[in-house]
Amino acid sequence: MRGFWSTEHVKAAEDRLLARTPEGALMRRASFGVATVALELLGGRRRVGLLVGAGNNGGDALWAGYFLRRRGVAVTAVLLDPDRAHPAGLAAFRRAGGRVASELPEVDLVVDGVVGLSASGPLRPAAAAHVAKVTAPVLAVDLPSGVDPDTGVTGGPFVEAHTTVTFGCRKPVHALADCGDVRLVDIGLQPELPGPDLMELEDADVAFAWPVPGVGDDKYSQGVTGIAAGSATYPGAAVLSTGASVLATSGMVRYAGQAADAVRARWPESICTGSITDAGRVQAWSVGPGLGTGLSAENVLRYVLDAGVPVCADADAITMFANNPDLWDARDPDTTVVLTPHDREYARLMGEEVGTDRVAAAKRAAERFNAVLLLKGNTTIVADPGGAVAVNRSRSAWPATAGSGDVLSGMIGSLLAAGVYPLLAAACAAHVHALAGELAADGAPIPASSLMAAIPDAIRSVRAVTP
Ligand SMILES: NC(=O)C1=CN([C@@H]2O[C@H](COP(=O)(O)OP(=O)(O)OC[C@H]3O[C@@H](n4cnc5c(N)ncnc54)[C@H](OP(=O)(O)O)[C@@H]3O)[C@@H](O)[C@H]2O)[C@@H](O)CC1
Ligand SMILES: [K+]
Repeated sequence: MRGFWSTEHVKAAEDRLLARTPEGALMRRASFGVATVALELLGGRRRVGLLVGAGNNGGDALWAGYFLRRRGVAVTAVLLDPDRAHPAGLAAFRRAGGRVASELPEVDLVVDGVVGLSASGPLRPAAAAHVAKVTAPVLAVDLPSGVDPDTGVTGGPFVEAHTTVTFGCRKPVHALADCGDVRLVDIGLQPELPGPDLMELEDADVAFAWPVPGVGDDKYSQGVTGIAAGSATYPGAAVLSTGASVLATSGMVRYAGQAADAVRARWPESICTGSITDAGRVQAWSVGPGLGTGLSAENVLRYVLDAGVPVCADADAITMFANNPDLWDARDPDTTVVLTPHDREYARLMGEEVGTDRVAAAKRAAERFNAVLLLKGNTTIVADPGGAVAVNRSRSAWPATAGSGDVLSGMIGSLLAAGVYPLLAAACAAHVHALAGELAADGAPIPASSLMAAIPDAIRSVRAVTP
């Protein structure tokens, strides 16, 4: 699992670490890391430019320039605020033969030390003017300047980084925005940090959490998933959701709804009925895709919310909650619910737009509904009501296609039925969904049914990393 820490927590941890470290030692350690990566990117070329801001981020850049000079690299610095440039860094840089200029000359690599953790807003005009002229690859110090460290939001000009070198720990920007290749330099910060503000599952975490049958298991012991999706108008949603559920775990899948014939024809291993009340016992329900929002759909939703098992509610189920808050209020508060809106569904549900801070939006909704909230997007955010947040970055944009969400909700239902902790169920499903999308697409458009069909390959791929 990768952790990401907010600037508030990083700054507090850095203060504690600074108090027990010789002055300047942390910055030199950090900037030595920047210089090491710079040399690697230069690959024998020898011209570097520094964009140096008024704070310690600029200090890091100047010290990196100092180390690069000692390795014979020609380094030119542009000081954006000459009177406030880091004094010790600037002195060391000059001593080592670094040049200060008002414009960057032609270089092989630019080090972005404009602003780091104390950033606010987009690049200011003077910095933006220099950045606009850059043609060489950029190595960002700590984070690409102009991008918000906590939200990854860009509200104007910002640096597009080829690579980012960060220190001590990753920050939310590294999960929420494109920072290029992110490299982490250890400065001894970990012991000072609390638990992470965001987490990102890696293949090994997903493999560890994914249900694997034991020799004593049978179709019931692994969890029976109920799918309440699709309608006479939208049978495809039922076929996709059921299929994803069938492929995600080896527990049994029951389908209940108007698309029973279509589902039975495609998935003979599922148990299909036309009515929710005949479905039989399940350990979790996945409800919503293609269900419609009329009276019979509302009754289905009421039924699953009353079943005393975890529920993944998607698509039309979310719209029904938005249209008719009584439905939600009637829910047994002990029923675990995973809500999986995209931005428009979120707006309907919450009565407000997602806005730029997607993590904060997901947390607000999780808290308001006392539910796990999975906010779909290029980066999927999963928040639980306790404040834990997992992010999952998409691996390719091809899977953003019709039916893709139906597949996701079927998988989440399966994992809930298998007893996986709800936040983890949503985050693991998002991880495997993204991977399946990438495997299926392989550089070309794909229908959601191909994504669904790639679920076993994606599970095999994450499990391949476990010893
Ligand atoms: N603490 C430690 O242990 C370690 C810290 N380290 C390093 O310190 C960095 C944090 O440094 P920091 O706090 O000094 O501020 P920093 O981010 O350089 O900002 C400087 C000035 O930029 C300005 N500015 C703001 N927004 C702007 C914008 N959009 N566009 C342009 N300018 C903008 C703003 O100026 P002002 O508003 O004051 O005019 C602000 O004062 C951290 O990221 C890491 O690199 C490492 O060495 C490891 C050890
Ligand atoms: K920077």
